[in-house]
Amino acid sequence: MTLDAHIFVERDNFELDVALTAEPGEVVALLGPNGAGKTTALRALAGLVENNGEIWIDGVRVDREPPEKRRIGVVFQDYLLFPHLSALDNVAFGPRCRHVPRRQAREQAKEWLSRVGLSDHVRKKPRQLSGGQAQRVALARALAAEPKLLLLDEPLAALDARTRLDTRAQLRHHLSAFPGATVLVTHDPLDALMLADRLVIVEEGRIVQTGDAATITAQPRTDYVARLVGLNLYRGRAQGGTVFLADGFPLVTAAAQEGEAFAAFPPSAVALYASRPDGSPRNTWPGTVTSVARHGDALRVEIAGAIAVAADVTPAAAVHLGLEVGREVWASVKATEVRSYRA
Ligand SMILES: Nc1ncnc2c1ncn2[C@@H]1O[C@H](COP(=O)(O)OP(=O)(O)OP(=O)(O)O)[C@@H](O)[C@H]1O
Repeated sequence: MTLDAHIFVERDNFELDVALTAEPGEVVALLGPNGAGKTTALRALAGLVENNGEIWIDGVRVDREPPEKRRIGVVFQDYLLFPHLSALDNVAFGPRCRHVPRRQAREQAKEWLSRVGLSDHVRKKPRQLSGGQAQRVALARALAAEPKLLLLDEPLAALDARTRLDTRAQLRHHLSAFPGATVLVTHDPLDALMLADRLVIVEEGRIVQTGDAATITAQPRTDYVARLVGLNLYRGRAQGGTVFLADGFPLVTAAAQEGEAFAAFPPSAVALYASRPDGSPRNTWPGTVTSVARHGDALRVEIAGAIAVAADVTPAAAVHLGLEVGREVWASVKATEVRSYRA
């Protein structure tokens, strides 16, 4: 139940080139902006898109096999349930494909529907089910085929916020009981953080970062990831306790570093002043407010200047400073708030 794949897909204006692995029981989330190639990667694994790479499952090369022979379970947004079949027959379809006799397949389907909490709905047709229930039938159908690899494409995207919360928790439970490898695609960082053991960030057809949630949120390596986890991120050359950004701007950091490095700090670490602040803060620069937007209980202020930065301030502070687009301010960040790590 180990996946080892090189996915290489070429299109007119797009090239996807990623290496993906997943261990037995591991849940890997592909996360990335629109058009990054996440769905294409999943479809290539499933055999629905031509792949010029190689896909190995448990040491066996499967990319020359037709999709139904790959022992891959899929829950795709558009991979709908059969509308004319009951929930039971939809789920029994999986074992039937493996030539399990009809009666036994239906027994297994019943068991799977009970595991996903749908014992009372076995006779219903898909149109009689809610979105969350249909999603669970689709999951039961995929798992009932006893796949080695499970692929989920935006498994929660079609659900409303409340159903999404419940279904996410249930899905997490089912995934942890699944002995095979799982690859899921999502836009939603929360889904990725809650469901996956490891995140693979894809941008423009390439993997830009991979790791567990803690590592990625602590040390983002691209602007997309930094925005995702809500950090200001810069890249430069470190000399001791200072990271010199591309234009020479010196950012004084908490710890010493040498060579190419990232420097990161949260918007909440940025203080704003109407005029140049006196005294201690080591990193201080002037800038112009380019946007002010609500962000939870705070206001997120974007500032252009020697370095572009996002700052979170309280509504009271915003009023006090008269923050509005075009306003000149001074930003400052204590060195102790600036983390640096190797690029
Ligand atoms: N059937 C297709 N034919 C041609 N190009 C396609 C096709 N499907 C997707 N693309 C293009 O391939 C690229 C990757 O698309 P893909 O759907 O894999 O991205 P994604 O990361 O899943 O994006 P999203 O999050 O928006 O679903 C995009 O540039 C897209 O426009």
